[in-house]
Amino acid sequence: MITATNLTVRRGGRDVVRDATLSLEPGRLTAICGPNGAGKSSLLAALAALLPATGDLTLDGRSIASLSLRERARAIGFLPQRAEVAWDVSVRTLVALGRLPWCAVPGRPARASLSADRAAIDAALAAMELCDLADRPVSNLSGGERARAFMARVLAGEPDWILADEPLASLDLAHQQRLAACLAREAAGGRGVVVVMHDLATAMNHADRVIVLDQGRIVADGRPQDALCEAIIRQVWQVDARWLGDPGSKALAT
Ligand SMILES: Nc1ncnc2c1ncn2[C@@H]1O[C@H](COP(=O)(O)OP(=O)(O)OP(=O)(O)O)[C@@H](O)[C@H]1O
Repeated sequence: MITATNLTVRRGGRDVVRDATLSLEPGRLTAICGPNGAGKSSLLAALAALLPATGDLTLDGRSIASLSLRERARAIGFLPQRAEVAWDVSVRTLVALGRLPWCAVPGRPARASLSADRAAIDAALAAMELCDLADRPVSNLSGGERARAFMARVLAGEPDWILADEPLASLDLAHQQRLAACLAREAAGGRGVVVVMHDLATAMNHADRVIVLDQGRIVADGRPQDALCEAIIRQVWQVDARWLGDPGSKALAT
C-alpha cells in the first residue's frame, strides 16, 4: 500500500499540491483527474518520491525515502507525461531499459535471469503491439507509437506499482481502449495502478477509484460514479455535463 499523509508539493514558490492524504491499494486502478494545472502530475511524481514533498510517504509501511533507488525502481514503474530518450535507440532497447532495476551490479546478484528479462521485454512489446516496430529507432516513431514504447518500458520492469501520467493522451481510440483495458487487467492481476487522465469517460468506465484534484486539493475521492458525478464536474470543471449510457460504457454529453 502507498500511503501519503499531508503531502504538500511546493513549486515555483506555490503549494501546487496541498495536504494530500490518501492510501492507494494494490489490485486497483485509480484514476487521478482534474483541470489543467490542478496538480495531478505533481501529486503523481511526489507519490513516486520523484519530486520533493513535505508530509509522510510510505510504501507498505516503510518510508519511500528510506528505500534504495533499486528497491524503489523495482517497486514503482513511473511513466512521465513527457518521456524523453537521451539518445536514439531501438524500440526493443528502450523497452529493455525497463529491466535495469533487475540487472546485476557488483556485489549484488541479479534477481532475474536473462530468460526472464527476455520474456518480460517480449511480453511488454506484445502488450503494446510493438513487435513489428521493435527494431525501429524511437526517433522514427509516431507520437502514439512512441507513447506505447515508453509504456512498454514501464511494463517490462514488472513493477508492483504502475504510476502513469496521461498514458492515453496521444493514442487513437482503439489503442486508448486497449491500454485502458490492459491497465485494468494489470490491476486485476494484483498490481497497483495509478493513472492521470483527462478523459472522464475512460476514468468512469475503467477505474475502480477516482481522485479529483482542484487547485492542489483533493476535492473528491471514491467510486467513479460518486467522484465524477455531474455536480462535481460542474463544480471543478465548470461544465454542465450529463452521463449517458450503462455502467461500463458511459459517455459524457456536454
Ligand atoms: N517546474 C515547475 N516550476 C514551477 N511551477 C510548476 C512547475 N511545474 C508545474 N508547475 C505548476 O504547478 C501547478 C501544477 O502543475 P501540474 O503539472 O502538476 O498540473 P497538472 O494537473 O498535471 O496539469 P495538466 O493537466 O496541465 O498536465 C501548475 O500551476 C504549474 O504551472
